[in-house]
Amino acid sequence: MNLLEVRDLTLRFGGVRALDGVSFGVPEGSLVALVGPNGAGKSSVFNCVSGLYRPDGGVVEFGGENVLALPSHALASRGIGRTFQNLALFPRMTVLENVLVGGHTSYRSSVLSCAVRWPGERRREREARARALDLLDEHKLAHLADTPAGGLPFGTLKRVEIARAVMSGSRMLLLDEPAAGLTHGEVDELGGTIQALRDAHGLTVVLVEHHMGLVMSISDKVIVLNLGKVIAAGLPGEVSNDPAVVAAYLGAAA
Ligand SMILES: Nc1ncnc2c1ncn2[C@@H]1O[C@H](COP(=O)(O)OP(=O)(O)OP(=O)(O)O)[C@@H](O)[C@H]1O
Repeated sequence: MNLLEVRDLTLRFGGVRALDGVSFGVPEGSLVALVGPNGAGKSSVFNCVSGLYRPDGGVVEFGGENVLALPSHALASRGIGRTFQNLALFPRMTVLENVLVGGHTSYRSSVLSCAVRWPGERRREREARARALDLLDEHKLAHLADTPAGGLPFGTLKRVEIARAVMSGSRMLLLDEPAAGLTHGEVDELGGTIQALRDAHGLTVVLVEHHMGLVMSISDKVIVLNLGKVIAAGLPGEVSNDPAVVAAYLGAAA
């Protein structure tokens, strides 16, 4: 069964058709990559699914619910989490605090209960902290828990961002170019981390990625976009030999 269903998505910027009838499904528990040459429409899909852009037409269903009308914060509480290409962390906060921020979408506290710090509130804080520390451990970040995020290496910050998205209780993670800016060794490690996330937390993962080595080695399904349309979808081996895909990439390189 598909956790995410995108049907006939269209998005225009003036005369540019960023998305021109994009449809695809993401089965629950799968790892799906969205690829394509520059300007193909990958980020536009992510921005529509995560509520940052309002498409001109089409449907986005998550867990059977049409989520297009919901604001982004409501999408987060439904279980859609994402990371950003250029990171969206708080540099002055510690690594642990950055991950704890993710937890605030999964439970609600009233201003009064926070101010008074009732026992229930203190218990929730303790539980959130314990979970955040477990996640830091899982992502080999425990030794940095009390270090401010600002100034840490880019590859480390990417892991912090992923840990924060998991902390938010997401059922589906949208990873926007997670391999960009990483060294070879870090990309290999990232592949293992993404697969482990899916296996350990039962997450569904959708990634936009230019690093084909990573895409081909970890994806269950690859969706190829070009000029706002899906031109191929299938197993990694199938799409990489598809003549339309080869032509789109050769055209982009010309
Ligand atoms: N905010 C915007 N304003 C105007 N045009 C936009 C905007 N965002 C995207 N576009 C255009 O929409 C098209 C699709 O862009 P999009 O960023 O979704 O592609 P992409 O596949 O993510 O590209 P890249 O791999 O370079 O990040 C492009 O022609 C782009 O120039």
